[in-house]
Amino acid sequence: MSAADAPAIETEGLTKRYGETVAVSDLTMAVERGTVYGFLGPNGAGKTTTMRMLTTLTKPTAGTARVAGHSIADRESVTPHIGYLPEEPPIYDELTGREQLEYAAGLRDMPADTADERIASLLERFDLRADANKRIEDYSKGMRQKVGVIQAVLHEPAVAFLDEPTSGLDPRAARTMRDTIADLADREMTVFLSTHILPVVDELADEIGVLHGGELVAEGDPERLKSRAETGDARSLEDAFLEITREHGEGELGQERAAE
Ligand SMILES: Nc1ncnc2c1ncn2[C@@H]1O[C@H](COP(=O)(O)OP(=O)(O)OP(=O)(O)O)[C@@H](O)[C@H]1O
Repeated sequence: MSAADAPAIETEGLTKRYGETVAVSDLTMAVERGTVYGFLGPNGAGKTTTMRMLTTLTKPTAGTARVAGHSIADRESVTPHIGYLPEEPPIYDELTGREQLEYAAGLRDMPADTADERIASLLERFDLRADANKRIEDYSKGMRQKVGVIQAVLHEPAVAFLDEPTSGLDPRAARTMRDTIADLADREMTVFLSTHILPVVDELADEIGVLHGGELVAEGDPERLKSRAETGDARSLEDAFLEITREHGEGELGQERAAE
């Protein structure tokens, strides 16, 4: 299969251990191009660790993955095709918002006129134009988040990894963020979206994966996850999430008890 036809993300047996802790365990999954993948899981489930492996920031202990058709072992091949919004966006307080975005565009080797156009349009979209020439140290949390989001998608990456993209955003900005994610997917980009805000996932995700204790314990489209296997009744995504993670929590407890 050529890189152009490959899934946006494919992992096989991806595993990360920190000493005794297995943060991600034998993760095998595929994400189709041009889709929004909602990556859910309780605190400590291994979501950030997975995203850090897929964005080449940390090396797996075992297993392999390809992102946009390129092996994550080959950092230089992968990074031009991805954007990442981590929990703490990498931005410099001493720069203005515009300078930060110009710097990010420079790192991506974007031609200056394309970069200027994209920066202007995203600043406008996120209602940040009037503050673009202020230093980031004077920004609110939400304004910093907007800069982080813009720099993650500025170069129109094939795959955008977004960790809690609506964090700190007011309702209008959160709406803009959701519209932006939908736009990216409409334009054949892939969004790997991790958030605890389940209605956002319910609205946007084509496919959802639930991680628990480092393992992928459920996967499917939102309707599938919401319908009860036994009765076929619909429930909210929150109910489904709580049930899935409770079942697996109980399973682990059961195994521990069995080992006693
Ligand atoms: N650098 C590290 N060193 C040691 N343990 C780590 C490290 N990073 C993560 N872990 C452990 O790996 C597990 C998974 O953590 P991770 O941050 O990936 O979870 P998460 O799903 O992103 O959680 P949250 O929703 O709270 O952000 C946790 O048990 C965590 O303590």
